[in-house]
Amino acid sequence: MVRGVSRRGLLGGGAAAVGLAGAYGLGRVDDPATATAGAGEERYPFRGEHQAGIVTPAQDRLHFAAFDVTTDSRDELVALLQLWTAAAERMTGGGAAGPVGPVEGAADLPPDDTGEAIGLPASGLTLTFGFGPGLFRDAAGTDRFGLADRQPASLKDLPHFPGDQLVGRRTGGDLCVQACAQDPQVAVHAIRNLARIGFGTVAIRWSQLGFGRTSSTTAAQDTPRNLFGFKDGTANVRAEDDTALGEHVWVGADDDAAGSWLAGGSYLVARRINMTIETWDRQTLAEQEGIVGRAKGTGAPLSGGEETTPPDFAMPGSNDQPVIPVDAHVRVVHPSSNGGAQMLRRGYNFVDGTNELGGLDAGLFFLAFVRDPETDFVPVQLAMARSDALMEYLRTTGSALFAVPAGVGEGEHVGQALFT
Ligand SMILES: C=CC1=C(C)c2cc3[nH]c(cc4nc(cc5[nH]c(cc1n2)c(C)c5CCC(=O)O)C(CCC(=O)O)=C4C)c(C)c3C=C
Ligand SMILES: [Fe+2]
Repeated sequence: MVRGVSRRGLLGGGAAAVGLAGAYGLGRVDDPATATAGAGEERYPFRGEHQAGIVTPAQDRLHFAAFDVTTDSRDELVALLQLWTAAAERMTGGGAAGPVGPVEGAADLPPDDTGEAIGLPASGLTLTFGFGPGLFRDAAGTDRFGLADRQPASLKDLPHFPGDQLVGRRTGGDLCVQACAQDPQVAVHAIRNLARIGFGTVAIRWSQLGFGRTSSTTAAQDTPRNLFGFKDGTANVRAEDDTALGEHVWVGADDDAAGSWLAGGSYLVARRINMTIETWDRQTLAEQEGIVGRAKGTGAPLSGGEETTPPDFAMPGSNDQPVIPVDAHVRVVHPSSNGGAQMLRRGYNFVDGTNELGGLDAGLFFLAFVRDPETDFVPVQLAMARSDALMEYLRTTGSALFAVPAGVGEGEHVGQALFT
């Protein structure tokens, strides 16, 4: 099933996959074995208890966009969310952005789809929407949309962390859309068309392309590698772990009185982290492994075993030092070092050409979903800043926080609970 002239009307062909949505009890198909009907044919239902793109098996490509809302009209904002919902449902189903299509409309009108995805299948596209702090109060403190009394306490700009070298044009945003797909053209097409639909109501503030997912979100997925060459995502919160998801990813109904509309949703932390690849590449294998705390080849902890063996932080090494160094990344960020904090990481590698010194402008676009950034992200980031050997090779150049509302029910639009 592909987008374009002949594909509409064929969308029912994926019903078998969609019909298995009950597998996780969440009205979605998150199991690649059931969702995949052929190369590029995998589709994830747009509607469900939670938004797709969180516990969905991490796709290989990303286009993430943060938007500024340029209108002061609440009605226009809601109308945009309605249009985005319809377009997102169509595109994630393998269809065009608009009801007419890229080439089916009148020749004297602009098409309601830009056309670069004609012939391409759904490619596992998910579109995940979030609301930034600026939607509730803008930089001047103005309540543009009558939402200020519904702002959750934790939805505020992240603190400035040591090591942050934030670039304004890569930071913040009133709205975000995370587009993930197996085909970069499909992800880019989705963001481009949502931006086109929003012309006059929103403007893209910044966006980020990513490749080579740096996390696994289900047990069935292999662990991919980051640009330092290490397996990344081994000890992630996974789709199968309902207990961890309930404790550390999904916002509870009683978490925040003002933010009760966010129940069943999550917070999305986005950090664009530049990695000084060239310096890293000059470190010995032993130094690199000591900095991470895991073996580069297998991903096993330096205390031994296999990739999924829990690290033994007490195991002695040489020179009265533990075998996993005290400043190793996996020790510093481990839940046992941070009061039990956990997060669902869903980041991507990026290379945005070269910097002014001729080095790669490259790194990890870190994305993490948490129930509360104050307890599950900020303490871990502060611990890294304090004592993580990895920090010497990192420079954070972009940062944002969004509230990601729960899934969209039948007949609803994205984030409807916030506006009712
Ligand atoms: C504040 C949270 C984190 C940031 C920022 C972060 C950046 C970052 N991480 C790597 C490489 C690896 N991270 C690994 C594990 C890991 N990282 C975090 C948190 C942050 N990382 C957590 C919570 C964990 C899991 C710890 C555990 O429970 O054991 C690993 C090991 C493999 C794995 O478990 O995923 C690697 C490798 C880079 C390169 C990076 C910034 C660019
Ligand atoms: Fe990490």
